[in-house]
Amino acid sequence: MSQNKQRLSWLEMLKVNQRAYLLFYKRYPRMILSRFALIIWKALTPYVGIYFSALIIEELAGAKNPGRIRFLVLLTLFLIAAGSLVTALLEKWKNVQSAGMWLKIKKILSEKLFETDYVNLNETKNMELYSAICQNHNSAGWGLYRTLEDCEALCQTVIVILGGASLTLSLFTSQVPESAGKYTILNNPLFVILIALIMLAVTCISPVLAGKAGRYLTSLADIHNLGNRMFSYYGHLGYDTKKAADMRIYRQDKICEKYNLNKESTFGSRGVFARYQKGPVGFYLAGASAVSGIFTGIAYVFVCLKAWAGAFGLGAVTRYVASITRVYGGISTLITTMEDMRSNAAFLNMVFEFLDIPDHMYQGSLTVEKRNDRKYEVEFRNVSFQYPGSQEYALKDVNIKFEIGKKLAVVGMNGSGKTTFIKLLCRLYDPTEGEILLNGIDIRKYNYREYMTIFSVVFQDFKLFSLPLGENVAARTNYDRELVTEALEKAGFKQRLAKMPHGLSTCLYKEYTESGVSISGGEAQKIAIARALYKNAPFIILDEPTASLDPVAEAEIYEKFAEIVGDRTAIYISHRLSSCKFCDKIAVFHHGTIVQTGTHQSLLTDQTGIYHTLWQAQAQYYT
Ligand SMILES: Nc1ncnc2c1ncn2[C@@H]1O[C@H](COP(=O)(O)OP(=O)(O)OP(=O)(O)O)[C@@H](O)[C@H]1O
Repeated sequence: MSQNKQRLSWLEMLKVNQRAYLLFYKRYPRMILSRFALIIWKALTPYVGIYFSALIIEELAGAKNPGRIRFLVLLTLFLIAAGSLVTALLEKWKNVQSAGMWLKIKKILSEKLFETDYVNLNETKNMELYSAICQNHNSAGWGLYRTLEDCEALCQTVIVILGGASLTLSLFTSQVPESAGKYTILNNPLFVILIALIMLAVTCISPVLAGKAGRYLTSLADIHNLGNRMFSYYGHLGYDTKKAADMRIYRQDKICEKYNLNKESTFGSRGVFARYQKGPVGFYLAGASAVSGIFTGIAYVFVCLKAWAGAFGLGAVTRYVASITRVYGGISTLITTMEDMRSNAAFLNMVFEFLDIPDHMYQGSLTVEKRNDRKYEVEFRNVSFQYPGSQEYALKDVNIKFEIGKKLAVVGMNGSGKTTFIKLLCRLYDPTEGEILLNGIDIRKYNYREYMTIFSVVFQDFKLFSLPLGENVAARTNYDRELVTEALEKAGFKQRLAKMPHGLSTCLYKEYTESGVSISGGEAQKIAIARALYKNAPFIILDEPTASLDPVAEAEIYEKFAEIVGDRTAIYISHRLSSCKFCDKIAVFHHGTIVQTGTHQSLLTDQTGIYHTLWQAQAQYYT
């Protein structure tokens, strides 16, 4: 994650910020409009007060016409009140449009996570990148959010500078009368330029110092992220009920305390942040604010001297001091913002590196034929596969054709390639060599989303969510309650369903609701099977579907297997060979290759075969 420290050129900085801004605009145009309307309005309105209060003071110090003073005061009050009202309305619009900002940003990232090729999620560097992006955002809004703030600050600042400069210009051009004696030096163009340059120099020093302090903090982003991650891990252990028992037995809380509450740790009182604040960061920030005081001093002296010498009246003093201070603030902010945008550009680059991770699964465009007869023929032709980054073949030269509507059992020792075979069939990965054909066409040529619709899979490590039972089964919020109930009953969940306090609306697990129910591993497996049945896809794949079931539930599933599967083509992975007897064909995997195929009886006749060895190993405990 050293990318946090990369510093981009100004041009690269502009490009990447522009891309980020357009990304927001494309997705949330109204939010961008509302935010811009507000900042433009806020940048302009203070000048109303500055301008009219100067007129009032001018009148008080000059003609003192009560009618005119009354008129000016009322007009100023009215304009300020109307301006505040418009500001409030614009604020409201902006707040409504910007609600859930983190969710909006998270959505951009999550969509990539959900859509990206499955293989990309296996790459540690991609996951580290995602984690760093989230950490950067959480620590100081670095990344997409910062772009919004910076671009808006830039726009606001430009308006402030232009507005302030137009009111300030006459400060430098107004002439002191000849009668002012030595003060006429204030009319000398060289003197005026010198003062303007000193002011400009002082203006620039403050943000440069602040920028230096900022750069120190940016350089700590990686340490900050690691500190945050450690804090999130160790700091929340007490809250993690799954670890609570072990923590108590071994008093692991003491070690965690050491990592989390250590004074030397990242955020501790002797940690790196504290040291920087005491040292260079504190020094630069103090310097920046001191310089700002110097500027105000110079501005006051110059403006007052000119007024004293008779270049303008009292009213103009307040106007000039206010406007020149605004110009000063504007230029300071401009420099700080540009610096900030440059620092943020490295974080934005990480966001785009993540969003630009190439996806290959979506290149196919052929429609998967919708067949009512469910006659989908699948063939593995010379398929070999290596996991990304692995030198070993998880599958080697696999050839097999599925018979439509039949039940295929896949068996083999641990690590022989059974699950990998399923993952390739479902296009979670593409073969390294060879091809998989659906109705004679390479599956890579099909539209990916459509292809995925023809499979229902219960993976070994399936996951259910802390959502209502019905939504878990249907995998959507709008579902057919009758069909969900039917699927649950087929999966052997009927009796448990009857005990669910709110039926299908009962929430699984207790994370988010008191009324949620805890379920056992076996019950979870039945729900996962029901989810596969509800999808009603032409292929049903069950990877160790009864591993967590009690013997009665397991027997029930086997008895009803034909009914459960119906006319679908079924693939069934199991280590319990006795349960494969009812399959039409068994494929035996060994070291990533199919070494035997046949029925249970035919395979047993080959006494030198792997199947026989596996069968014997298991059978001895049951005889
Ligand atoms: N994501 C992965 N990255 C790298 N190698 C992997 C990955 N997943 C599995 N493998 C390796 O691929 C080989 C086949 O694994 P696979 O999960 O297909 O075996 P399996 O037959 O399903 O095993 P089991 O019976 O234990 O479930 C194993 O050597 C495994 O270590």
